[in-house]
Amino acid sequence: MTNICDLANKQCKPCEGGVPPLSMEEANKLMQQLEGWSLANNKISKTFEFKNYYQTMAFVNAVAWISHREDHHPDMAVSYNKCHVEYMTHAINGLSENDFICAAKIDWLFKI
Ligand SMILES: C[C@H](O)[C@H](O)[C@H]1CNC2=NC(N)=NC(=O)C2=N1
Repeated sequence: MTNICDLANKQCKPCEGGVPPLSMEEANKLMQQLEGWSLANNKISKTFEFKNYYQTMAFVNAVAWISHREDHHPDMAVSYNKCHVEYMTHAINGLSENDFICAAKIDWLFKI
């Protein structure tokens, strides 16, 4: 049986293009391992909610730390108590497993 930990325990592989993006079928299969994410326009996204700005920014900084470690970076839109996170793999203008690995890692982060 697969669960969120399978993805969250993987590491991103460097991607500089030259490989095809995931097919819709592959992407939909990986979506089953995530909770609360949406897939649209070749991106996966989720809005995280917090009690206040301090907690929002702590999350943003922790996401930045994971992004640096994994060398894979989301777009984030930050407001007082919300952070909207979008992942896509720019190098291939589509989705790769890296997007799902990072999404699973930050879901884990949100729960701790
Ligand atoms: C070599 C390394 O994997 C690339 O430069 C990374 C850096 N971070 C990245 N982040 C995202 N979201 N997409 C990319 O294609 C990407 N490329």
